Amino acid sequence: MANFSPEILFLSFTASTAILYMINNRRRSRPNSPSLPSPPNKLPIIGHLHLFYKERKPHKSFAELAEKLGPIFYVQLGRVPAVVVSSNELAKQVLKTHDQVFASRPNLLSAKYLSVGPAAVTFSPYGAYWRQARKLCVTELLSPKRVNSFKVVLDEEVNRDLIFAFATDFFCLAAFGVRFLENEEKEEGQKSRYLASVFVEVEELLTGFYYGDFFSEWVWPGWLTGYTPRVIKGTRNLLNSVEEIFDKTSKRKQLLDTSALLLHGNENLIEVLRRVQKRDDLDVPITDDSLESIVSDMFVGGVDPSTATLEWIMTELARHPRESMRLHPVSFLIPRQSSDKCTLEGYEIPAKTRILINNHAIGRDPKLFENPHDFIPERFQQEDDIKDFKDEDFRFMRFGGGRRGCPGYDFGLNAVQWALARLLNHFDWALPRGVSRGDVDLQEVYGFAARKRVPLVLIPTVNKDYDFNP
Ligand code: HEM
Repeated sequence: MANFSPEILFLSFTASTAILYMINNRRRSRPNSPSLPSPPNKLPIIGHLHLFYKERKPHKSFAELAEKLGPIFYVQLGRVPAVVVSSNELAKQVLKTHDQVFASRPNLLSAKYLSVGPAAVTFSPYGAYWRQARKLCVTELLSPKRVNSFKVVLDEEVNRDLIFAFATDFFCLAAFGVRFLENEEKEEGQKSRYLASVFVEVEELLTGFYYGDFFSEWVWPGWLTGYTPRVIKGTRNLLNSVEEIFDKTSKRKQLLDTSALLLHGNENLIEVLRRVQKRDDLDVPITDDSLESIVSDMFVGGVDPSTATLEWIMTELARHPRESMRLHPVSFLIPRQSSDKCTLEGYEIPAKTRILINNHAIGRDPKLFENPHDFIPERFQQEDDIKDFKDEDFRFMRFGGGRRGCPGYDFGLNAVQWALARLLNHFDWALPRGVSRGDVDLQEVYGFAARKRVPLVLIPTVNKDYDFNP
């Protein structure tokens, strides 16, 4: 018998019982706009899910649909009404003109489990709690002053050949003042491999493209398809790693002789949060649980996209010089949710509609980028706003945009640039014997931070001209 996944069985089950539910289907969630384009073949209960689910590359399926339906269309994803926008003008309307209305995130089951207490920043609904947590990130944790102090740490981190281990270690040292993978050589990379697998799992679960998330008001689909147990296990593994960081940082004070602490003697991220927690002018108190949630948010939000970006850059370098962040944005579909009704391009979008900005399609739009797949670095020489990361036209949204745009872009860019400089300076890189440039796989796994489907394998040789002990 063919080997059907629980999700496919669930799809068949829901489709075959659809007629019963059709009677109850009051189309209450469809935007009240009769002319909003929408693909045909909408089924009861699952809506358009069957069009996107098999391939699990919604950004590509949506890009194909946009060619037929135009830059704004409606899809019903299970119980979730969603509007996909695929042009920079519409992205600007969502992220700038109506930024406040679209400032919430979809309510994901995975995000609920990921947060120890209230959701931290990334998945928090727009409101007083998010405002305070975000302000904390911007002013205390990721301020330019702090980012500059990380450069000292970055100078220390050399001679590591695993991209993930390198970036994770750097991030933990910079943010928490401790090395997460300090015994990595002794343990032969076991821990970084384990952590990478935890991240890959959590990333996948946070995409919002699983059954549990399309029927979140019903508990049983999540359990029936195995999604909820997967979320619980994945987030438990992640939170165990976060606990480990807490343990290590509490011992940090006893490690006063480590060079990291001497060089980076100021407060680490957890110490900053503990200090702020005691302030009496906070709009919303920071409980121990919310503090832990913010730390895990910074851990996932920081390590994940930085390592994914680094791996894509190394991949494109291994093939031949190419652009990376435009062609491989970590967020293919920037997710938002409307808190009120609003009009986009003449169409009325009701409150509680999921908005997906197709960053993948916009970054490859030939109307915005001539020969979008070609490596033409000169294109950026003429484009001051893109070069300066202002991107007033919303064409190049590698850090998202608007009030929910990435608060860690400075940190992230610095981390990636410095890590890349070291990796390229200290080592010469080659493809494994028998593998040619054209063989390097470019497929991605759709995730919270889109990673390569097949991990990159390169052979480093120490650059003899580099003086490790100047
Ligand atoms: C190269 C590295 C990075 C990339 C490409 C990246 C990309 C992104 C993107 C695309 C978003 C969604 C923005 C939106 O919805 O408009 C985001 C959000 C976020 N990022 Fe980053 N990021 C990076 C590094 C970091 C770092 C280092 C941190 C923190 C240490 C961080 C923390 C966050 C947080 C907290 C959010 C959620 C903001 C909110 O919802 O208010 N990111 N990032």
